[in-house]
Amino acid sequence: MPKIIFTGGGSAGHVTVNLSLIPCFRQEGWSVEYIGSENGIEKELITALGDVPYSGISTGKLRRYFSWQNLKDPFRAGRGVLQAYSLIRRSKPDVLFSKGGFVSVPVVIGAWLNRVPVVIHESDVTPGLANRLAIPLAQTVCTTFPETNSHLPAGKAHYVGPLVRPDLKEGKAERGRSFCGFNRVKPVLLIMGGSLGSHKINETVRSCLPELLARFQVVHLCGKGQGKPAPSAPAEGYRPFDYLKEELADVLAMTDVVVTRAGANVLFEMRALKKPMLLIPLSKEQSRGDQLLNAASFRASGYAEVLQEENLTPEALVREVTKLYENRTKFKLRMAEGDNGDALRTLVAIIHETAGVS
Ligand SMILES: CC(=O)N[C@H]1[C@@H](OP(=O)(O)OP(=O)(O)OC[C@H]2O[C@@H](n3ccc(=O)[nH]c3=O)[C@H](O)[C@@H]2O)O[C@H](CO)[C@@H](O)[C@@H]1O
Repeated sequence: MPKIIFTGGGSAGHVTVNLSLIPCFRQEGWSVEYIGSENGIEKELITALGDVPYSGISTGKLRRYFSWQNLKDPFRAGRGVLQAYSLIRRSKPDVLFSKGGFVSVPVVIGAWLNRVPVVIHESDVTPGLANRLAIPLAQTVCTTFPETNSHLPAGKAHYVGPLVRPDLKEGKAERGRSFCGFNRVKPVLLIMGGSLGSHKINETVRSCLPELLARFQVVHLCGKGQGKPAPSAPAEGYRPFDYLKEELADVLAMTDVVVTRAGANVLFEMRALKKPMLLIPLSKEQSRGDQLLNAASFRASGYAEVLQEENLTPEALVREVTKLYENRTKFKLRMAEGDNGDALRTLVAIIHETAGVS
């Protein structure tokens, strides 16, 4: 039986593609294992599948700011390499699939030391730091935006296009409404601060809630541990959550417009579902700037409007969301055009090819 190990984590964006691929390999009779961090979001998402053996390894974090923790991280990452090396040596997989995030670097090194071929997936316009470190050790790098290939070594890069979680297309608006207790009359606004949440977006939303609720029913995904209800009694037509799992598909089915960070997975999911988006990308100070590029690309294609975080005020949010709703048809028509294909089959074929398993 052929075997594949998946890795990737740190945020949901580094697990989503794996969650789509795992069932394909299981259906084809492959043995599937996962190596992630000891406590990251990937552990929760993968163990929830119930039937995928999960091994947690020690990881460092690629911080962009000073912290005393940074001094310990090389030791943690070194320990992670040794753990990944021995896990992979014992497991003898045919291929490693890496979705990036800080946990993936020791795992890719462990695979390379064991001479296991590596396929990397990059969701953003430019490769993240973890993937940049890992790419020299990989056979194949699969990309989501065509322009990414110019940042990668020729011969290794394959443009496969956006991969969208199949379960998101199965949602039912009626179920979403009964889950949230919403009516059919008022439009629905979904606000997502990225899989880990955004304090600034959450606070801005809370401070203009009455204005938003005058026009919309609002679902607010606040991020782990940040879903506290509005200060007074929960407002009618407002449903805050930390994070939604299987209910997200039904909530999206009833959603009219979306305010979101510009993480690559969410962008392509909203495009596939034709949801007009107002993007608030993470700024350069808070990240490596990948979301600014993702957002610019989507704005240029006519799929989204962008509100930069430095211009995010309660007034600007209400104004831009109202404008987005009024122009929703224009955005939906643009999203209905062009290549909206799903890369799942292409990606599976590339992994087979790299593994040498037909
Ligand atoms: C802070 C950070 O480093 N962000 C990066 C991270 O974003 P982040 O982890 O936020 O990832 P994305 O926005 O790409 O994907 C989030 C995933 O979580 C799902 N979801 C979200 C909320 C929820 O309640 N339920 C749920 O299921 C979404 O449907 C999506 O599939 O990875 C992306 C892909 O590499 C990058 O573009 C982002 O810059």
